[in-house]
Amino acid sequence: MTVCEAPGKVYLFGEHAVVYGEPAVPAAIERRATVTAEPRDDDHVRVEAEDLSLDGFTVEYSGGTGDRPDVDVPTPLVEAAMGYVDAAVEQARAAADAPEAGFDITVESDIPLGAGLGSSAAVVVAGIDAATRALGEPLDRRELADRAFRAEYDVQDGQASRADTFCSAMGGAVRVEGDDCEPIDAPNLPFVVGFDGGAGDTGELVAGVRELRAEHEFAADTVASIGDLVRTGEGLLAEADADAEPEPALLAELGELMDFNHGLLAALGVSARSLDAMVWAARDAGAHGAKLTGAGGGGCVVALDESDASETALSFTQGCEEAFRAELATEGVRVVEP
Ligand SMILES: Nc1ncnc2c1ncn2[C@@H]1O[C@H](COP(=O)(O)OP(=O)(O)OP(=O)(O)O)[C@@H](O)[C@H]1O
Ligand SMILES: C[C@@](O)(CCO)CC(=O)[O-]
Ligand SMILES: [Mg+2]
Repeated sequence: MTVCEAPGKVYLFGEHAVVYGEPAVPAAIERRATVTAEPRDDDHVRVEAEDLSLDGFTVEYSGGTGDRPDVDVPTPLVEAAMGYVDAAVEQARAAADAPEAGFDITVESDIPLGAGLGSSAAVVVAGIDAATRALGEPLDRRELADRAFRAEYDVQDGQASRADTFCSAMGGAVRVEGDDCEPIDAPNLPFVVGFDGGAGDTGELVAGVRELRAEHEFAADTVASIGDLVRTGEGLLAEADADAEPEPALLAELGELMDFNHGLLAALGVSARSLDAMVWAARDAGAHGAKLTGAGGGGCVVALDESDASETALSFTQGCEEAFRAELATEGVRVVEP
């Protein structure tokens, strides 16, 4: 039995625009998905995913095309739920050159689903790592990140960047621009997350931005402006002392860019009333800045605040179900049991 766990992430800035080749800076946070993989004697895959919104279910299937789990749930729901685990198993089989490998897989996660904290990337990264290790064919981190990207890319119909999966595999803060992925040195930023209890549909939201961008030059300019502010932000991070506590001036400047980034994302139609309310609650409480994180539509906001004020204000904000401090996960995917 092999157990691996991988972190979720918040976007300091750059989501959505990263899909069109602009740079983005996500940072891994200490909320993890844990995947257990046990090879089987046959080619079946049995998945136990208690945290899925379908009230938790256990299914067994042999994988491959056309085959679906024998459960009393509509097929699109099952596909939506199983897509990422399925894709991770396919990538692990391909990487280990074991197309018929079967597994018993268990997924546990403390990352809310579909809420912008990269639960899909964490499940895929931990899943491929656990399954390839279980087959005796461990991958190095970069190859794992690449395989995980391909899994997300397939499930999201070709609309995925490398950002979430690379960040989850490597940990810390990273910079992603197209195929160019690098860890970056960043000070330990005081992230506070507000979660509205809901979720957004990543595929649908990405498709919406794609359409707007194709239709209107000003929408394309908005995406390009996000790229500009990310370049400004990464310049600030590059000048900062990564080993010291972040200077108040740095937090103020990063916060201003986060506020701007939220405004541009809202212009692109991916915010929501609940996300805007949480962003304003954090700002009113004195956060340096606040924005939605991830695909949007519902889910989480991230604020920058070294005091407790934003977390407290968020926890009293109508529509905010949970507020918590998100510690930077300096370590990416890791083995819990080899
Ligand atoms: N605990 C889990 N068990 C099984 N599958 C999971 C689990 N957590 C996430 N997933 C898979 O990931 C999907 C959610 O991924 P999606 O990309 O929509 O949101 P996200 O990754 O949480 O947010 P974002 O991509 O905006 O950061 C779920 O529908 C499910 O397929
Ligand atoms: C919206 C998006 O930019 C981030 C989702 O966490 C999609 C992607 O990068 O694949
Ligand atoms: Mg995702």
